[in-house]
Amino acid sequence: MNGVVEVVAGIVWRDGRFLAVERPQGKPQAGFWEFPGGKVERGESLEDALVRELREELDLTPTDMELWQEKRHDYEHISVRLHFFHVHAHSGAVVPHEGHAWRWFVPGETGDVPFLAADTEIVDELARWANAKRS
Ligand SMILES: Nc1nc2c([nH]c(=O)n2[C@@H]2O[C@H](COP(=O)(O)OP(=O)(O)OP(=O)(O)O)[C@@H](O)[C@H]2O)c(=O)[nH]1
Repeated sequence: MNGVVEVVAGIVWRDGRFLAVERPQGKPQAGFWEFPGGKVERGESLEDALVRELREELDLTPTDMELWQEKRHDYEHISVRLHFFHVHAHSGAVVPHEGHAWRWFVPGETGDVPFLAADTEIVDELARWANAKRS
Protein backbone atom coordinates (compact mmCIF):
# COMPACT_ATOMS: atom_id res chain seq x y z
CA MET A 1 0.00 0.00 0.00
CA ASN A 2 1.44 3.40 -1.00
CA GLY A 3 -0.18 5.66 1.58
CA VAL A 4 -3.39 7.57 1.23
CA VAL A 5 -4.59 8.78 -2.15
CA GLU A 6 -6.30 12.19 -2.31
CA VAL A 7 -9.58 12.10 -4.23
CA VAL A 8 -12.10 14.82 -5.10
CA ALA A 9 -15.79 14.11 -5.64
CA GLY A 10 -18.43 16.58 -6.83
CA ILE A 11 -22.06 16.57 -5.73
CA VAL A 12 -23.44 18.37 -8.76
CA TRP A 13 -26.91 19.87 -8.26
CA ARG A 14 -29.55 20.67 -10.84
CA ASP A 15 -33.17 21.47 -9.98
CA GLY A 16 -32.91 19.83 -6.55
CA ARG A 17 -31.36 16.62 -7.89
CA PHE A 18 -27.79 15.45 -7.66
CA LEU A 19 -25.73 13.68 -10.27
CA ALA A 20 -24.13 10.28 -9.81
CA VAL A 21 -22.28 8.03 -12.22
CA GLU A 22 -21.66 4.30 -12.44
CA ARG A 23 -18.05 3.16 -12.40
CA PRO A 24 -17.40 1.74 -15.87
CA GLN A 25 -16.24 -1.79 -16.65
CA GLY A 26 -12.46 -2.17 -16.39
CA LYS A 27 -12.14 0.08 -13.32
CA PRO A 28 -11.88 -1.30 -9.79
CA GLN A 29 -15.36 -1.49 -8.21
CA ALA A 30 -17.08 -1.39 -11.61
CA GLY A 31 -20.86 -1.31 -11.29
CA PHE A 32 -20.89 0.75 -8.11
CA TRP A 33 -22.20 4.28 -8.25
CA GLU A 34 -20.28 7.34 -7.07
CA PHE A 35 -20.02 11.09 -7.41
CA PRO A 36 -18.00 12.20 -10.42
CA GLY A 37 -14.39 12.98 -9.61
CA GLY A 38 -11.07 11.19 -9.23
CA LYS A 39 -7.52 11.33 -7.97
CA VAL A 40 -5.81 14.65 -7.35
CA GLU A 41 -2.59 14.99 -9.37
CA ARG A 42 0.68 16.13 -7.91
CA GLY A 43 0.84 19.92 -7.48
CA GLU A 44 -2.84 20.37 -8.25
CA SER A 45 -5.31 22.16 -5.96
CA LEU A 46 -8.50 20.33 -4.98
CA GLU A 47 -10.61 22.79 -6.97
CA ASP A 48 -8.42 22.37 -10.08
CA ALA A 49 -8.64 18.60 -9.75
CA LEU A 50 -12.43 18.75 -9.50
CA VAL A 51 -12.74 20.97 -12.56
CA ARG A 52 -10.37 18.74 -14.57
CA GLU A 53 -12.10 15.50 -13.59
CA LEU A 54 -15.61 16.75 -14.30
CA ARG A 55 -14.54 18.08 -17.68
CA GLU A 56 -12.71 14.87 -18.59
CA GLU A 57 -15.51 12.58 -17.45
CA LEU A 58 -18.64 14.49 -18.29
CA ASP A 59 -17.84 17.74 -20.12
CA LEU A 60 -19.15 19.75 -17.17
CA THR A 61 -17.33 22.79 -15.79
CA PRO A 62 -18.10 23.64 -12.16
CA THR A 63 -18.58 27.40 -11.78
CA ASP A 64 -19.63 27.52 -8.11
CA MET A 65 -18.19 24.88 -5.80
CA GLU A 66 -17.87 24.55 -2.05
CA LEU A 67 -15.85 22.06 -0.05
CA TRP A 68 -18.30 20.24 2.21
CA GLN A 69 -16.80 17.19 3.91
CA GLU A 70 -13.59 15.23 4.03
CA LYS A 71 -13.33 11.59 5.02
CA ARG A 72 -10.86 8.78 4.96
CA HIS A 73 -11.84 5.34 3.74
CA ASP A 74 -9.81 2.16 3.54
CA TYR A 75 -10.74 -0.25 0.78
CA GLU A 76 -8.94 -3.55 0.38
CA HIS A 77 -6.95 -2.27 -2.60
CA ILE A 78 -6.60 1.44 -1.77
CA SER A 79 -6.89 3.99 1.04
CA VAL A 80 -8.43 7.29 0.04
CA ARG A 81 -9.00 10.70 1.56
CA LEU A 82 -12.15 11.96 -0.09
CA HIS A 83 -12.88 15.66 -0.47
CA PHE A 84 -16.59 16.08 -1.22
CA PHE A 85 -17.67 19.34 -2.85
CA HIS A 86 -21.12 20.71 -3.45
CA VAL A 87 -21.22 21.99 -7.01
CA HIS A 88 -23.98 24.58 -6.92
CA ALA A 89 -23.57 25.69 -10.55
CA HIS A 90 -21.88 24.42 -13.67
CA SER A 91 -21.73 25.05 -17.37
CA GLY A 92 -22.21 22.43 -20.07
CA ALA A 93 -24.55 19.48 -20.40
CA VAL A 94 -23.54 15.94 -19.49
CA VAL A 95 -21.51 14.16 -22.19
CA PRO A 96 -20.10 10.90 -20.76
CA HIS A 97 -16.62 10.82 -22.35
CA GLU A 98 -15.44 7.80 -20.38
CA GLY A 99 -18.48 5.59 -20.89
CA HIS A 100 -20.16 6.35 -17.59
CA ALA A 101 -23.82 5.67 -17.09
CA TRP A 102 -25.25 8.65 -15.20
CA ARG A 103 -28.44 9.77 -13.52
CA TRP A 104 -29.87 12.73 -11.64
CA PHE A 105 -31.19 11.52 -8.28
CA VAL A 106 -33.79 13.06 -5.99
CA PRO A 107 -32.20 12.91 -2.51
CA GLY A 108 -33.82 10.04 -0.60
CA GLU A 109 -34.88 8.31 -3.82
CA THR A 110 -31.80 6.32 -4.73
CA GLY A 111 -33.65 3.02 -4.19
CA ASP A 112 -31.33 0.02 -4.24
CA VAL A 113 -28.71 1.61 -6.48
CA PRO A 114 -25.38 0.39 -5.05
CA PHE A 115 -23.10 3.27 -4.06
CA LEU A 116 -19.43 2.88 -3.12
CA ALA A 117 -18.99 2.08 0.57
CA ALA A 118 -17.54 5.50 1.39
CA ASP A 119 -20.44 7.23 -0.38
CA THR A 120 -23.44 5.51 1.21
CA GLU A 121 -23.21 7.68 4.33
CA ILE A 122 -23.03 10.77 2.16
CA VAL A 123 -26.07 9.68 0.13
CA ASP A 124 -27.97 9.08 3.39
CA GLU A 125 -26.95 12.47 4.67
CA LEU A 126 -28.23 14.15 1.52
CA ALA A 127 -31.57 12.39 2.05
CA ARG A 128 -31.81 13.56 5.67
CA TRP A 129 -30.85 17.07 4.68
CA ALA A 130 -33.48 17.19 1.92
CA ASN A 131 -36.11 15.82 4.32
CA ALA A 132 -35.30 18.45 6.91
CA LYS A 133 -35.61 21.15 4.26
CA ARG A 134 -39.05 19.86 3.19
CA SER A 135 -40.50 19.73 6.72
N1 LIG B 1 -14.48 9.51 -8.22
C1 LIG B 1 -14.87 9.05 -7.04
N2 LIG B 1 -14.08 8.16 -6.38
C2 LIG B 1 -14.51 7.74 -5.20
C3 LIG B 1 -15.74 8.16 -4.63
N3 LIG B 1 -15.91 7.52 -3.43
C4 LIG B 1 -14.86 6.70 -3.24
O1 LIG B 1 -14.66 5.96 -2.30
N4 LIG B 1 -13.97 6.85 -4.33
C5 LIG B 1 -12.72 6.11 -4.47
O2 LIG B 1 -11.68 6.99 -4.81
C6 LIG B 1 -10.83 6.41 -5.79
C7 LIG B 1 -10.83 7.34 -7.00
O3 LIG B 1 -10.29 6.71 -8.07
P1 LIG B 1 -10.78 6.84 -9.58
O4 LIG B 1 -10.49 5.55 -10.23
O5 LIG B 1 -12.18 7.36 -9.66
O6 LIG B 1 -9.86 8.01 -10.02
P2 LIG B 1 -9.20 8.31 -11.43
O7 LIG B 1 -10.27 8.20 -12.48
O8 LIG B 1 -8.46 9.60 -11.25
O9 LIG B 1 -8.16 7.11 -11.49
P3 LIG B 1 -7.41 6.33 -12.61
O10 LIG B 1 -6.99 7.33 -13.63
O11 LIG B 1 -6.30 5.70 -11.81
O12 LIG B 1 -8.41 5.31 -13.11
C8 LIG B 1 -11.38 5.03 -6.09
O13 LIG B 1 -10.69 4.08 -5.30
C9 LIG B 1 -12.82 5.09 -5.59
O14 LIG B 1 -13.23 3.86 -5.10
C10 LIG B 1 -16.55 9.07 -5.32
O15 LIG B 1 -17.65 9.47 -4.89
N5 LIG B 1 -16.07 9.49 -6.55
